[in-house]
Amino acid sequence: MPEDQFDVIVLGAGPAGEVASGRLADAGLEVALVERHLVGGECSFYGCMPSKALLRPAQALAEVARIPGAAEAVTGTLDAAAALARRDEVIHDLDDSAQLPWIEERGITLLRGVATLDGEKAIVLDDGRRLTARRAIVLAVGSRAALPPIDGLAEAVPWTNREITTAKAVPASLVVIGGGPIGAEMAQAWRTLGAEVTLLEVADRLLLKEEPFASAQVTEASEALGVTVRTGVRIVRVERDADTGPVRVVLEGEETVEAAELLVAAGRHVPLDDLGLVTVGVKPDARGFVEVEDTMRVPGRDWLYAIGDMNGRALLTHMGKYQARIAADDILGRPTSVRLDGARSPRVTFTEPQVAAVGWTLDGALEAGLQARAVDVATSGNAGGSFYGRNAPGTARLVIDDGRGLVVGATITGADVQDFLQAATIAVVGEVPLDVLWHAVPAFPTRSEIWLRLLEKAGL
Ligand SMILES: Cc1cc2nc3c(=O)[nH]c(=O)nc-3n(C[C@H](O)[C@H](O)[C@H](O)COP(=O)(O)OP(=O)(O)OC[C@H]3O[C@@H](n4cnc5c(N)ncnc54)[C@H](O)[C@@H]3O)c2cc1C
Ligand SMILES: NC(=O)c1ccc[n+]([C@@H]2O[C@H](COP(=O)([O-])OP(=O)(O)OC[C@H]3O[C@@H](n4cnc5c(N)ncnc54)[C@H](O)[C@@H]3O)[C@@H](O)[C@H]2O)c1
Repeated sequence: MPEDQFDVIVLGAGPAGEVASGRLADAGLEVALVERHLVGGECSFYGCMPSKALLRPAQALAEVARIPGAAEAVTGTLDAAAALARRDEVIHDLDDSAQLPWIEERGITLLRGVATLDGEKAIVLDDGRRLTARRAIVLAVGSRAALPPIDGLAEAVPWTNREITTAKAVPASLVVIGGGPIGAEMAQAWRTLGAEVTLLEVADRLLLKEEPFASAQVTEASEALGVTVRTGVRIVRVERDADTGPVRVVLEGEETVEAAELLVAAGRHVPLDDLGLVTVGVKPDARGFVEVEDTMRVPGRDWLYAIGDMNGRALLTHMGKYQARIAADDILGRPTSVRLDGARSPRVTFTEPQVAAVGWTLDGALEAGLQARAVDVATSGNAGGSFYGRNAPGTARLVIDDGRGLVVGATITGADVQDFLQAATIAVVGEVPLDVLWHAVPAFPTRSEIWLRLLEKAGL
């Protein structure tokens, strides 16, 4: 079979692969993009987008219920069938054709198939075609749900993020393993759609990477919705008679939790076994990810990049897209490198209350040796809060590095707080001195006046 040659070959058309291809093609390079399943990746079809579509109806209803005058107009309950139909619209019924014009307009060659590395600057597709790259190969193959080593778990055919985000009907009951962002979001979403939900987390709190007050508020709100939250539990085995029968999760002490379906949301795994890394002498790191430098290059391979979930730095769509821009710029000879990354990346968990955070938590900053302190105010404790998120639980925290007079972290919990995050991200990434930040006056009566309260509390 003849070999095709391109300037750059990108493996995986999730958010990271798409952005890298687009930026390189916009700069005039000849780009091939290879995808084995759906263009748009996990985020568009089985991740961010459907999960937010499933969460939004109950949160919109809750907001209306907080507003006298509007609350009285709501006489019914959430319509699960309509919510699922809207979710289907958001994921285009698992059809990726809406994503294709964007690729075609840029002159990117889209190849459908499974790609494997085949030595330096080369790949093969599962139909036997071989492609070579003049400049670089960008790996962006994403991640899948990891199955923890629990007896009987695989045999019980659990749901992963793929089934939970695309389910066509509400199961009567659901047990969720894992209280990270996926478990916390999906437990609330499916509880509000009508399922009985039990959430099992091995650690002593949900959302372990966030401030402890955020974990406490999300736990309390989940319980108020009717989710049974169990933390500090050890699962010893899972039993199921047939693929479709009820599932029994057996905990230490032989206590059993039974449900119609089981969701595993216990972290991610990168499918590296069949990627041909061995043909270019690259080994996964101890956590099973592909290690990269701050330019996204694989160490020692100046033609090979790994971006998005697969490098394990920050498993978030916007961070994968950021890494894609960094990798593309490096290939284009405009080198730059990551500034804020890993656990300090901007992030929003879309639970009730939402948890929007960037930079260090207080404990993280202290562990890193910073001279840090925290100031907290109630998120709805200002005039703007009389109109939005009224009486909803929420806390806004700044973590301040007194050594440098800078904000090094922020966590804002509350109803609809997601768009507060960008101001905090600019303050943290831009290292805006506190006495300059004090001059960024929030308009009245917006909820952004939390910034005023926080800075006053910090002593400005
Ligand atoms: C339920 C859920 C909710 C989420 N919510 C959010 C959120 O609200 N915000 C957020 O920022 N992040 C969220 N995430 C995380 C987000 O989905 C991921 O960080 C993001 O999808 C990673 O993008 P990626 O391009 O690295 O990989 P993916 O999106 O996984 O895309 C990789 C692509 O590569 C393809 N591929 C794999 N192997 C090959 C091969 N050998 N050859 C060809 N193609 C291949 C795959 O088919 C896939 O399309 C969520 C994740 C889940 C599961
Ligand atoms: N809103 C968002 O931005 C969003 C939403 C969903 C997912 N994501 C991304 O997707 C990634 C994966 O999410 P996730 O929630 O699967 O992973 P995670 O690693 O963040 O959380 C997994 C949780 O499962 C627990 N766990 C592991 N094994 C267990 C066991 N045997 N029994 C009970 N609990 C167990 C862990 O202690 C942990 O709390 C995250 O890193 C996140 O970045 C982001």
